[in-house]
Amino acid sequence: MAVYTDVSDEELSDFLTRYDIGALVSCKGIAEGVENSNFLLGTETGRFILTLYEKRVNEGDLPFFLGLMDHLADRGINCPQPVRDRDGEALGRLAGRPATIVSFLDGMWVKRPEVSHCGQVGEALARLHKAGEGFSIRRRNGLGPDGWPPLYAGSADRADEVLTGLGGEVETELAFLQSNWPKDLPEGVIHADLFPDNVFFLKGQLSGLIDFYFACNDFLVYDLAICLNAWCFEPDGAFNITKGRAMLSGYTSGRPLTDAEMDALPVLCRGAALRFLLTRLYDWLMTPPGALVRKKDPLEYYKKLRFHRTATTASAYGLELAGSGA
Ligand SMILES: Nc1ncnc2c1ncn2[C@@H]1O[C@H](COP(=O)(O)OP(=O)(O)O)[C@@H](O)[C@H]1O
Ligand SMILES: N[C@@H](CCOP(=O)(O)O)C(=O)O
Repeated sequence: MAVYTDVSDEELSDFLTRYDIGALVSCKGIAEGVENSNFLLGTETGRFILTLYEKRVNEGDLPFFLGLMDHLADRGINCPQPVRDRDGEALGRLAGRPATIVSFLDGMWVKRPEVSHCGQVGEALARLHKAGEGFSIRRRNGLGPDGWPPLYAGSADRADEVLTGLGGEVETELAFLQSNWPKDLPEGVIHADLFPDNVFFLKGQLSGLIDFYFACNDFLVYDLAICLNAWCFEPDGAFNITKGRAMLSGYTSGRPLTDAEMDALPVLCRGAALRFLLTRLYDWLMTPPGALVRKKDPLEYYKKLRFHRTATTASAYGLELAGSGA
């Protein structure tokens, strides 16, 4: 579960006196999530999410994340909005950690995404990319290709404990991606972790996006590659091309891809699979026993990576390429 930091009733009530959101009625730790401590707050005026940022979030990045949520909400994206205290500050301190209160979004995430969900996520991703235009703060992607070798170094010695030969496979893939990573694709603000647990639906309709704490500036189509990985594989590991087609057509209905973006899609999907394989591998090997984090299976992304290695063009993901008749 993701409540790493305990907050006493006194500390919390005291913290809330800085805001105009009414007195505290209830506070419940939220089990889901991995990175931060989250609490559902009930106050006299409604429901809110209190987040205490834990060690893996760099405090210097918080103005980017909080400013981005404001920027996107102002442009019609239904995402959490930071609540400001009476001094106009969105960022406070509670129980020794940086802390914010954000608006609560109604909706539920879907555990078994269907084709319609994938299509709607594609559309929402294109809307998000357009809404991110003009956001003035920049944040580089620390989990992009430059970040993968040092990340892998932290678990390289023990990778074969997870699967015999995994270390060699990762090294081969790192070398391939370093040589083949595209250059000069359209860039902008990407979510970078738009997995099913970060997308809410109400009565089958996409209702909101959360968890912007990996957002950064990168190739826009890399975000689409992350979503193809996260949404379009079946539990048995097979890529579902109908879901891929729905996601790609949802995305391109809002933001058409350039030829260079289409060409780059298979390599970007490989990179996205490796990125989640590496963070999961690190957590799998390094999280101490008894820690309150639910570790995610790195091999799920190894299997996805193997699929991407067989994809030679974007048609493998369901994209209709001019002249291919696909
Ligand atoms: N603004 C919000 N509205 C409603 N629920 C939220 C909101 N933010 C977070 N949650 C709940 O908290 C859980 C964890 O949030 P998340 O931001 O994914 O945490 P982490 O960054 O630690 O992974 C979500 O799965 C969701 O249930
Ligand atoms: N989506 C990542 C883990 C990050 O978890 P989140 O709860 O912050 O979305 C993965 O699946 O490896």
